[in-house]
Amino acid sequence: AVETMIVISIHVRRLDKMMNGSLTDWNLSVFTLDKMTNGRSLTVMAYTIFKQRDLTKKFNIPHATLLSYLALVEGHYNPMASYHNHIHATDVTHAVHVILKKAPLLDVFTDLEILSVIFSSIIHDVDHPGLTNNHLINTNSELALMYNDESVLENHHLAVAFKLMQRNQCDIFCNVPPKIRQRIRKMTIDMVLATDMSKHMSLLADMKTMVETKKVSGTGLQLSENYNERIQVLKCLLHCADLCNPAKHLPIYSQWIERVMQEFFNQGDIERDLGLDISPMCDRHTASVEKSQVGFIDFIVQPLWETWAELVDPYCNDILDEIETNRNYFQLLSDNNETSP
Ligand SMILES: COc1ccc(-c2ccn(C[C@@H](O)CN3CCOCC3)n2)cc1OC1CCCC1
Ligand SMILES: [Zn+2]
Repeated sequence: AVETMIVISIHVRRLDKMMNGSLTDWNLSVFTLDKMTNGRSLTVMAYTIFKQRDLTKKFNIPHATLLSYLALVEGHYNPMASYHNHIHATDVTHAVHVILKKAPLLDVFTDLEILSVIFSSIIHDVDHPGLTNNHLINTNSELALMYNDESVLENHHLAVAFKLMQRNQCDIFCNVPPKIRQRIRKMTIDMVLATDMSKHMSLLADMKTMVETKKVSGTGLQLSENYNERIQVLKCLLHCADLCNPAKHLPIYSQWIERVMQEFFNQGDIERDLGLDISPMCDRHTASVEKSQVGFIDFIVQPLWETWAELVDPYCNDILDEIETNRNYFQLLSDNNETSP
């Protein structure tokens, strides 16, 4: 463990120097970062963000404890999951960090809220099996049994993340007063549970309601002290970051598509072998990758980011433009696939 920490701190220093400017670059390639850091991109990204935001000092987090916990969590992401592995966690953590730096959000959230949403992004998919909640429920899996079919994966990620914190020298909140610890835990649970896609439509509806009331005030984002209002925006922030692939340059977005389709097709192969109905978009013999992405953007990703832009960040037109550009690219591909035999 000691040599891991030494190696990681070398990467961190290198990354910090090299990336300092571009760590806030939306289109940073986490794939390149992961190669550069020998598969330790999550530990290096997370540690660098904690340092840059002074979170270790603000919450009195011992550096060795932070490095041990981050390396432990990274090691508990499933390397066999082609999409939901530690690189996806690096990507979402990086996206949360960059979104939080946007002008309308500066000075909106407290240090505690910033710590909680960055911590949530680091752990939000830990030990993901590369299968969907529906699949786990339909196959009577241990996880579905454990969590009574309700937000099965999301509950599992949270339980694993907090369990790992009990390991020796891994309690990153060891110097945080109990009431504050409890608040971090509550916010983290609320945010990670809200990444469950089955909650997407109600999350979006609540966001639209906030947009209506906010329009009344007509200023930038003014959040009250009310916990439910504040956590609502943080839930949406993490959910946007979780669904940010179509908002990236095509070469990066395409790699995520390849990975998610590999994971979906693997699930479809299992379902076919079990004689179960094959989940939507999971049949490698019939799926249309391009058409599925157009649908994903039109029905999920674009409405979510458009609402985010209305509520929080009128300046995120560059993100909305990227989503539209990518959508039109895949629409074109899917039209061509139809015309040419
Ligand atoms: C680049 O393409 C995709 C990128 C991401 C996703 C996608 C789906 C659900 N999510 C979010 C969950 O992973 C939420 N997780 C669950 C486990 O618990 C934690 C929170 N993400 C789907 C993508 O494409 C699909 C295949 C064709 C159209 C749709
Ligand atoms: Zn995720």
